[in-house]
Amino acid sequence: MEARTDKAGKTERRGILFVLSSPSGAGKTTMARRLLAAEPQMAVSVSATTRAKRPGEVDGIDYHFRTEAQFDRMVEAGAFLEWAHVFGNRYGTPRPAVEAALRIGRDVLFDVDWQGTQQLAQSMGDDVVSIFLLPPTMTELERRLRARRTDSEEVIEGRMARAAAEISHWPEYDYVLVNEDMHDCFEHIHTIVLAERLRRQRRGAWLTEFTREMVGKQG
Ligand SMILES: Nc1nc2c(ncn2[C@@H]2O[C@H](COP(=O)(O)OP(=O)(O)O)[C@@H](O)[C@H]2O)c(=O)[nH]1
Ligand SMILES: Nc1ncnc2c1ncn2[C@@H]1O[C@H](COP(=O)(O)OP(=O)(O)O)[C@@H](O)[C@H]1O
Repeated sequence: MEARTDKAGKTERRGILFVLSSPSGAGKTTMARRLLAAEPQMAVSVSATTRAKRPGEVDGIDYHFRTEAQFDRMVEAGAFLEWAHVFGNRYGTPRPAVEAALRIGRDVLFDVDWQGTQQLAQSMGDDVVSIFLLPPTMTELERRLRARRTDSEEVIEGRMARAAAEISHWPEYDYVLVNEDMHDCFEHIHTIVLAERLRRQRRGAWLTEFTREMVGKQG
């Protein structure tokens, strides 16, 4: 994949790490799919997990499904950019794929929880842009979990029981959106992505050269 470059062929800016978090059922997966359709250059971080594969999930696409022992070895080898316990299982972001994408100026999308977001922000600083999605109401969150038809009653109750704790982390995020209307929410996410890419701080080296050359050619 080609890096985004300026006219001289230099990488215009570093890749950005866009993080989407929400309580389960608020619409993360839906928004991530739309964003990737609109921004095909964006890479996705495929996490490793010790949780069991659900029907329909594909190893290497939805997650890298690993045993506890395999996960332990990855932790020991420093193979994760971040990892955390979530709902009794472990989840981690493999380091090499993310570093390879960022090196060539490619943006990467992450679906990680609040713990992963904190760890990424600590290690990657201003290169991380975090977005938290809220449902319009708890009743609507439950309706969406049921409408998705992927979980048993017990699992839905578990997700609803954890939702309040997850929502309590909203102040830790750069952007907080209420996903009421799907189209509006996507437009807001896309606007954030486009604007963050244009921030002066991300394009400093290129702009310095560009303006220097422009002024140098004056007269
Ligand atoms: N910290 C961290 N959290 C992750 C990672 N991958 C997934 N998660 C989070 O783990 C939680 C459970 O994910 P999953 O088992 O797919 O269930 P669902 O997303 O609720 O349907 C979600 O909040 C994800 O955002 C990761 O690599 N690191
Ligand atoms: N704005 C919205 N209005 C109505 N339904 C939505 C909206 N956003 C997502 N959904 C639906 O809610 C369900 C849960 O969304 P999903 O993207 O799977 O959530 P998450 O990945 O956060 O668990 C899906 O059936 C999805 O189609």
